[in-house]
Amino acid sequence: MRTCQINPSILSADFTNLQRELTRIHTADAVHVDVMDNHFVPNLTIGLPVVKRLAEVSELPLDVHLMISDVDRWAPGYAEAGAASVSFHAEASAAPIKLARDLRAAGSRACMALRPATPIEPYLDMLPELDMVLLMSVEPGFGGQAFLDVVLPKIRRTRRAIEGTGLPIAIQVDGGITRETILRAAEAGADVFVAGSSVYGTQDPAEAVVTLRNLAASTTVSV
Ligand SMILES: O=C(CO)[C@H](O)[C@H](O)COP(=O)(O)O
Ligand SMILES: [Fe+2]
Repeated sequence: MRTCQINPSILSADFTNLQRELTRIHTADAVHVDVMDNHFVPNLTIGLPVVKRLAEVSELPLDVHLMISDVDRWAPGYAEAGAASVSFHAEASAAPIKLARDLRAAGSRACMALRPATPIEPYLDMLPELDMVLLMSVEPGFGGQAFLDVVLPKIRRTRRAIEGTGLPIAIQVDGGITRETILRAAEAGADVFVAGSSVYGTQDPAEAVVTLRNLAASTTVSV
């Protein structure tokens, strides 16, 4: 069995009681926190003050996904706030290599995110600066969208490139992950899965996490 991780997104949780919502996903590997600025994406969620408090009260590591403009300026603050990993969008960064180094220096894992239509190839040389690559499988901005199968070849190309480096760089897939789509994403080489609606939209989110992780772990990667 492969080792796979499930990071539920609190975008689909009850925002009036996030501390309680964290306890409902106690089986998860980390909690995925979507930060949106109504500029990089057409939606607005939470920012640094809320993430700081989440880091203080959460027993799960924080996996912060920044969907914000001017990310070179703001991202290191999330690492300093205690996020275990911070994902910045390549499309929003003027200096992604420097930003990845800044995030590691601030104590978090460095992760670069790509919109569905953004190719990985221009960024292959900087893979050694990264701990994880986040490949969006929906247009960023909203939960509850359908998984875009068009990203599967990009997941495979990224997995092949990572294998070429010999480094333990993870591939995270975010958007539209369900019991069906997680199999395709896992077979293509992803090993960290964000799931919002398919976890929090169920009666037992902790059980949904276990089911998704077992499904992903049962696959064999075919790149
Ligand atoms: O980054 C995101 C949206 O921009 C979310 O993490 C993602 O959409 C998760 O929600 P769902 O599993 O419902 O698709
Ligand atoms: Fe996300």
